[in-house]
Amino acid sequence: MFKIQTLNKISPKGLEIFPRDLYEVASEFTHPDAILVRSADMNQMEIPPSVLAIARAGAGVNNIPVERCTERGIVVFNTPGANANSVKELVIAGLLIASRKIIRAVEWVRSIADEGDRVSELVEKEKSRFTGPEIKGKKLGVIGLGSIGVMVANAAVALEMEVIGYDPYISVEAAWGLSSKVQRAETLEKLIREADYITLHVPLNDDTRGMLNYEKFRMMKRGVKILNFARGGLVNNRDILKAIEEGIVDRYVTDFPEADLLQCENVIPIPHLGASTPEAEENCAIMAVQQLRDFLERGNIRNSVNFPTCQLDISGDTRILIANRNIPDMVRQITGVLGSAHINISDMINKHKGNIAYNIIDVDGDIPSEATEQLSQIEGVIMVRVLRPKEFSPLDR
Ligand SMILES: NC(=O)C1=CN([C@@H]2O[C@H](COP(=O)(O)OP(=O)(O)OC[C@H]3O[C@@H](n4cnc5c(N)ncnc54)[C@H](O)[C@@H]3O)[C@@H](O)[C@H]2O)C=CC1
Ligand SMILES: O=C(O)CCC(=O)C(=O)O
Repeated sequence: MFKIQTLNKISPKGLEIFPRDLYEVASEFTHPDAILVRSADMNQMEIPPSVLAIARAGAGVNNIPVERCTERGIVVFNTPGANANSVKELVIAGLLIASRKIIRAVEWVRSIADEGDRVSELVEKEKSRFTGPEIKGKKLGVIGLGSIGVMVANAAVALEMEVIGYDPYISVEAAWGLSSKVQRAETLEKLIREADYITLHVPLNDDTRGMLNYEKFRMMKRGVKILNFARGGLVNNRDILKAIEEGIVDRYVTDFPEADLLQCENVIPIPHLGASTPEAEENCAIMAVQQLRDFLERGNIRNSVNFPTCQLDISGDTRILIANRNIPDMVRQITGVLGSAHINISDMINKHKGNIAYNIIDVDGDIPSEATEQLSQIEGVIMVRVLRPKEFSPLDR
């Protein structure tokens, strides 16, 4: 039985894909084989030695100590694109609430509930206090053109905004999906100087942390509105509060509220709702569970953030999975151990990503435990696992 530990509530539509005769799923296990997580912060967590994989039902992996996992041969998965539409829709709402003072207006109307027959009269008298501009014809700057950024950019084009995008690492697939009406910013500074609205859709990492700081706010148009549905750490809170005070930033809509932002009226805090739709929760859970099953039962890897994509149709009786440092002479040493043990390789694949390499080796017959031990002893080998895939169910079950 595989033991799957869940650190957050995961949609039952995903969990029901685990066959009950092969998997136990619970929030507490001493020796889990894999962990399923949404936003729970695992950075300070002691990850048990039994863990083979961590699946993030979502996009951002800054809550997972990815480097530490790689060193231990733990495969970390995410679910690219599975919640992108959900975030896109909330960003569109963010654009509108940043413009039209909708939230303040609603709060004000609630505050006059005791005015009885005067409510309609007061509404007409006071509504001009809540006038706000249309978004049509304004310029939206989209920083990061991945799954979410492309959808946001295209939706804004459909709403007749001018759109400028910045992503020096844009993938070919994302570029194909982007409306030809989206202008390309060669530099972040160009986007920042021109945009009336700026929306962030990049991962949080050492390169992007604090990417919107006072130096950048000083370059922006007066009255710019900032939307952050990516991660709190991308914006320097102290600097944006200063920029609001100085009238540079008119509104900051953030899905990542922190205490220091909450006293400021021009900050619109949302409690991390970007991916909180039943559709996104199901999509992410289903994708995460399918990827985990394919890995645990077959050793195949897709959508990993730290391991290469590596998949092989089953051809032998036994499947050996090996993660090793991406250094010379590893394949010779690995196949040498199997050759010395008179084990015939029926098929194999070796792929690498950065410093890590991953091998799927199908062999005829069984592999003696001494040979497995010898494989583990090769310098540079990080993880060895042996599977008998025919014992498992078809993955579409
Ligand atoms: N509010 C919420 O609930 C959610 C938030 N997110 C956040 O949004 C982020 C983006 O999500 P996806 O679009 O699905 O990811 P993605 O991986 O498809 O796109 C990220 C894009 O950012 C680009 N990028 C990376 N570094 C950059 C830089 N320095 N400057 C400009 N572009 C850069 C990449 O080239 C890529 O195209 C996630 O990492 C996550 O932090 C994602 C889903 C839900
Ligand atoms: O699971 C969630 O609600 C958060 C989603 C998210 O932030 C992400 O996918 O990066």
